[in-house]
Amino acid sequence: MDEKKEHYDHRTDREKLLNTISLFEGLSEESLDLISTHAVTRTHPANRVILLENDWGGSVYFILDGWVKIRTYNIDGKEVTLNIVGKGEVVGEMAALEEAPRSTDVITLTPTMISSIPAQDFVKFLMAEPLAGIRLSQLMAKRLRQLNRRLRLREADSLSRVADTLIFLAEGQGKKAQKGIEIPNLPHRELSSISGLARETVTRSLTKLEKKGLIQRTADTVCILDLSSLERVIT
Ligand SMILES: Nc1ncnc2c1ncn2[C@@H]1O[C@@H]2COP(=O)(O)O[C@H]2[C@H]1O
Repeated sequence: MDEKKEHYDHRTDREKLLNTISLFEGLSEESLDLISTHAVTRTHPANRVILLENDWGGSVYFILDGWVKIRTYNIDGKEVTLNIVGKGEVVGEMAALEEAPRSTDVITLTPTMISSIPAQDFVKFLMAEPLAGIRLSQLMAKRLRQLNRRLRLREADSLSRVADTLIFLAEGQGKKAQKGIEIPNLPHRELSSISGLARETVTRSLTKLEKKGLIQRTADTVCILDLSSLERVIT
């Protein structure tokens, strides 16, 4: 995607929404019409704040392409990356469902194409489509499972924690593939923030994982060669 490009597409591509966002798979034409007529698509450059913690949010967002980070700050004002999510994911659903302010910041890490719809239309859509409600619950359950896993791994060795970070980046793509999963080669400071390890430790662990033949790096991507072997690294 063009880094400098940022625009509104007003007419959201219904097919793109349907093919990318698993929440919408197999739903009625009526519901898809509701979503696509209310959706606005926008392409953002990297490092753009999409949602701001504590703001009152009026929309729900669907990531059609690219990656965003979910960020908050700890008590000392230090940035904490809670998660990194990509294509196919939904953000901004928490404020819509709870009728509460945004729980975290959401910032683009790469050029990112995002569709948004007003929160009230999203809630209407969920009331009409129980299947979409179940899928959204599954997405939120996955996020809770990831956080539980990270809590469990808080005291684990650095290799386990870096492996876990790569695994949930793969999960953040919404794909279920086992082999050859490509995730972006994010700056090591982002991986350091999300894994809670020093940047040098992240760099050393990635080199070890590559030497073990579990990942392969290029300038832009990290390819997870075999997800189950990477899972076995976690002790
Ligand atoms: N741990 C997490 N993993 C993935 N996404 C999250 C996480 N915490 C918050 N979010 C998303 O970030 C959004 C911030 O705005 P909301 O609270 O409306 O909705 C939130 C979720 O969509």
